[in-house]
Amino acid sequence: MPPQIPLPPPSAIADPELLTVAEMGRADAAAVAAGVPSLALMEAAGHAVARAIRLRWRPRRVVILCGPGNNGGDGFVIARRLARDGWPVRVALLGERDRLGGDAAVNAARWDGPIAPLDLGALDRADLVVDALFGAGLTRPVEGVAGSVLEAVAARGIPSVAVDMPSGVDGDTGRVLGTAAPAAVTVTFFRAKPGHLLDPGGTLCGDLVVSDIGIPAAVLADIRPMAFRNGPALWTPPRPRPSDHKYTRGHAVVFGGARMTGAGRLAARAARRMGAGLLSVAAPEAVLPLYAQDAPGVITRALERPEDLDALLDDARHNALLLGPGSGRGPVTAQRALALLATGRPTVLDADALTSFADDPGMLFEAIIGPVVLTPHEGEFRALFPDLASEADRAARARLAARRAGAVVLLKGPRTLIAAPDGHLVINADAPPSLATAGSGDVLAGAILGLLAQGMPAAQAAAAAVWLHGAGARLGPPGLIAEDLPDAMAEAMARLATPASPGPAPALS
Ligand SMILES: NC(=O)C1=CN([C@@H]2O[C@H](COP(=O)(O)OP(=O)(O)OC[C@H]3O[C@@H](n4cnc5c(N)ncnc54)[C@H](O)[C@@H]3O)[C@@H](O)[C@H]2O)[C@@H](O)CC1
Ligand SMILES: [K+]
Repeated sequence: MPPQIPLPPPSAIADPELLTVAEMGRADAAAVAAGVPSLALMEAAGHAVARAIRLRWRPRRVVILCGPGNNGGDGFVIARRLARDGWPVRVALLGERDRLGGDAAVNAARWDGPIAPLDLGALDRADLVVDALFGAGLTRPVEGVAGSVLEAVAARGIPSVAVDMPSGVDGDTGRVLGTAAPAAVTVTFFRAKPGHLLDPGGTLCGDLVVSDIGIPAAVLADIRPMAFRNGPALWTPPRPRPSDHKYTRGHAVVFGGARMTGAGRLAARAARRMGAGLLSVAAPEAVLPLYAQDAPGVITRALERPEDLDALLDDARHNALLLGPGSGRGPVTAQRALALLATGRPTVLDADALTSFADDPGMLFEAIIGPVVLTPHEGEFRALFPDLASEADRAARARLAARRAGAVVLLKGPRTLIAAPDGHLVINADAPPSLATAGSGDVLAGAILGLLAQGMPAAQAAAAAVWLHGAGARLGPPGLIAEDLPDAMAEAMARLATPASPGPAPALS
């Protein structure tokens, strides 16, 4: 594998906290209360955007679209700073200049160029647009002239730099209210917001830059954010200690099916590569040789009669359990899942182990008493939580599901969400599309299993496995297939093995 690829990617080492729009307002207010003038915050915000622009482009004709609030106020700072650096700058304002208030009015007064009314003509001869129409104050759909101008920016393909958020994107949900123009770069302040990562907002943001504007990190202690961007700051991968032996590193069990044995084999390999000390595959006797093929370190256990299952589960050394990949859908799998859950031991339920409860999801949720990770993709999610499927806010959907199930819900997709029953949410935004390959979900389930066996709390194990899955995919060979992933994920994990994590992990249970 090419050693020159650095890990983690820059996005993942950024501050992990994600602030809702309301929390960001509290952070601003706390900074001001601590003595940072709000005008200084706005100046720093405008400076950060101007700097991001200068880093990417040589001077060119730029039009700053200013809105009626403080997002527009940032726009006036950007205009002043770029003009001072010799850029040809024009400003177009939505609404009346004399209706601007507070810091925005101060910065409009400091802008000594003309201010045109916002209309389509403002885009003529523009090589670059700064979208400073609406940020945190977006309260309703963008329509009218603002909507037409943003649509024209998109249609004409004029590169856009979004201030705080592409105007029209809801900072909490990533949903578009009315219309929004895709940005080449979005510069936000202090901490990213969920809407920067959740689609469609995440895609509309383009490159995301998070700038320090002088808000002290200490304000977070009172705010206690509940959402995080996935990355190694949230969890520490288990590392073998000198005193370890295989029994102290956990004994994971994959419950495999009679058909589709490849799914269980991939999961087993991933669990072992993540460091589980022992791994047993329990499956019908006839297919055990398939599970042992090319895996002499795997322990096989015949699972034919109910007593076989009892014997396995009675042995408390089997400390983490996985059911679902290749297990087949139906009452046998459902009954087996209930037996696993009754142990209260860390358990991953994936694929068929989820859809086997489609007729009675409540039976599954009632049985959950220990740390459990459910790993549905959207279709499996619909089967378990049909009433939540209509909830358009994907993060809210995952959180409601986790609360109802009393389990960590890992909602798979291009941006995978990990929601804990206590409301914590982790958004994974770094996974490459090469993961869209058969068996990749089986590897993920096995990786979570392997981390649980080593004692990681459920939400952390889920988040770490998802992140390593993406990091492994980036390290893997061209034409990535699921078989490549367990080894590549172990490589990614090894590259994280620095002496200490960046600090205490936020309270992820
Ligand atoms: N101290 C702070 O609060 C800081 C705020 N900053 C900037 O301030 C922004 C937030 O400022 P505001 O709270 O003033 O909010 P915005 O500037 O985002 O928007 C508020 C204004 O837009 C109007 N509006 C909202 N949605 C509309 C729609 N769809 N169509 C037409 N008008 C609409 C509102 O009536 C209000 O007049 C942040 O996004 C950031 O850019 C930065 O200057 C950094 C410091
Ligand atoms: K904006």
